Amino acid sequence: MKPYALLRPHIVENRHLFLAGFLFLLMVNGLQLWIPRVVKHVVDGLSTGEAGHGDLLRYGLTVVVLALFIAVFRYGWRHCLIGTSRKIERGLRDRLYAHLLTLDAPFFDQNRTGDLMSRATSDIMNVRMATGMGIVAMTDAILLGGAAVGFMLWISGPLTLLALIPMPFIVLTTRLMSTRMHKNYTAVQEGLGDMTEMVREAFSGIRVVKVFGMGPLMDTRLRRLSDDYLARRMSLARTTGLMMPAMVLFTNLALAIVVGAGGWMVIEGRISTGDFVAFLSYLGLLTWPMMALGWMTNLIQRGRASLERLAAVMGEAPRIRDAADARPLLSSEGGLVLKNVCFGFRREGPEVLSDISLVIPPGSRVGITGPPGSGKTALLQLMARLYDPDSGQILLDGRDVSSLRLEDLRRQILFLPQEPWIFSGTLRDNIAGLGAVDEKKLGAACRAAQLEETLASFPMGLETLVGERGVTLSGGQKQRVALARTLLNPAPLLLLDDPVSQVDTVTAGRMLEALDSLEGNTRILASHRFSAISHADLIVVMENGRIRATGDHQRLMQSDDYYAKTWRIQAMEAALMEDSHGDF
Ligand SMILES: Nc1ncnc2c1ncn2[C@@H]1O[C@H](COP(=O)(O)OP(=O)(O)OP(=O)(O)O)[C@@H](O)[C@H]1O
Repeated sequence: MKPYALLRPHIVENRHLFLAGFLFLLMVNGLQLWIPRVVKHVVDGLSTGEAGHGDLLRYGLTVVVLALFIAVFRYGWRHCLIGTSRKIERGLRDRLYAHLLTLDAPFFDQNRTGDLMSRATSDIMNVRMATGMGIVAMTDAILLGGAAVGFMLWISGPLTLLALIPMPFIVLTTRLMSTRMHKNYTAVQEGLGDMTEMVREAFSGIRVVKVFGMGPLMDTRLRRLSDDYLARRMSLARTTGLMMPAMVLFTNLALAIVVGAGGWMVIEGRISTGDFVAFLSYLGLLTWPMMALGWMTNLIQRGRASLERLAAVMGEAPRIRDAADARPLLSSEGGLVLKNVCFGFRREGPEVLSDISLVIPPGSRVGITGPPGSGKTALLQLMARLYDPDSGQILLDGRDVSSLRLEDLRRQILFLPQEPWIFSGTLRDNIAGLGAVDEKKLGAACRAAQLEETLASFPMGLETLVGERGVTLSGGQKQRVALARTLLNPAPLLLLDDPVSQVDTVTAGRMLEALDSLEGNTRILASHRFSAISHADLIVVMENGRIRATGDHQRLMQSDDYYAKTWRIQAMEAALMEDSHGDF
């Protein structure tokens, strides 16, 4: 996407406000330039003795009226132009967020959340600054600055040339200082981010910190980050502290030149006293446009670079998307076939799944097991079409999943990830979503997910607020909340990634029974716990991204060493656990 194309709809949408703001700004500039002309007449009138009391009152009233209009129009341009830039900011943020939500798992694998956050915050802020204050600074630099110089030239060419000598220094200093200020400010923001992240990490892992006595280490780390943050803040303060004195120095230098040379010209009779005073007023008006000239180039450059970065993200298209001739899928029986599927997370990276072929009849119960890293999750993610295979085919009810409408496919397949995702809100919202829900069904789902006791132990029951990522819940409670969510909205094809890894064997048994009670769907469950998969119609044993063996429990006990050995170890562990429970 072209960077300016990204901005165009927002400019077009807010064009009236933008134009009104621009007109107000022009009027403020015009009126500001008028005041020195009034002052000139007063001073000339007074020096020649032509001005009477009535004239003074008239001139005074003119200045008051001009000042009033300037105040009103200044409010007008701020409201319209800065308001437009804020609207552009909001529009861009909404579009970016909506676009990011359309992107797929491969995109998020390759882009760090921190980078995306900085697109959504500092890049959008830079665009806002460029389209708001950048436009104001540009208009003032060109029009107000140009007109002020024009009036000065009208009074005296040579005096103007002399007065302009320090001006390039103002432009240059503002340019250098604003670049440095921006760098300092970014460093301050990063320092604050590092510090916040460190504190967040320490608090969210407070149990580990306490158990391993890591308090002093965390303290030292925070102290180091805090010192670093202070140093960055001081550096910013030094730069901003230098800016104003430098400006005052250069403007006073220009004033000294004009007082000397201009005063001499008045004595020589080359300009009138009124012209001299008006010239000084124009010189005063010129300081801001000169600063704006230096600032504007920075704002515009930064805004353009940020706009390019935003356009790059907005130009990203999801790789997992509907084919041009995608077909609808109104319902599914949940039968799945995988034909020679190969897959790697990265194109140049290692192959994670190799030559996987499987036939999963509709309504069957399938268990997937294998050592850690053998590819169980990757396989489920391909079945859910979170990724596409590099080669081979995945068919749902005989139709290639890549030929089906993604939105329809998502309704037919439910993937329950290993780490249940819990958002901050109530338990009800987490289980039932934010829409209306049938209370009976909700209660039944919570009962089946073995959540009843847990809910009864919370004074607010389903209305209990859970913290960010469900920090106030135990691992097992989170898994049961996720299961209740699944039971409330079952789909014809259920893909469950180790849904009972964090609960005891008895609770796991009940949770699996609840899943078994769901009729008419195909259930594929990956787990290290053999008791969770041993009753499956088909068990798939994975190893290094390949299918090592398939069959039911009886067959695998006879035919596969890994399966038989692991089963015996787990059965022994379970027996030992039962014995030790008996002792207590
Ligand atoms: N997003 C990713 N990007 C790159 N590599 C990945 C990604 N996710 C997993 N992998 C790699 O893919 C391989 C298979 O991982 P996968 O999560 O499928 O294993 P698993 O059998 O489910 O393991 P576990 O039992 O520990 O959950 C591993 O080598 C892992 O490091």
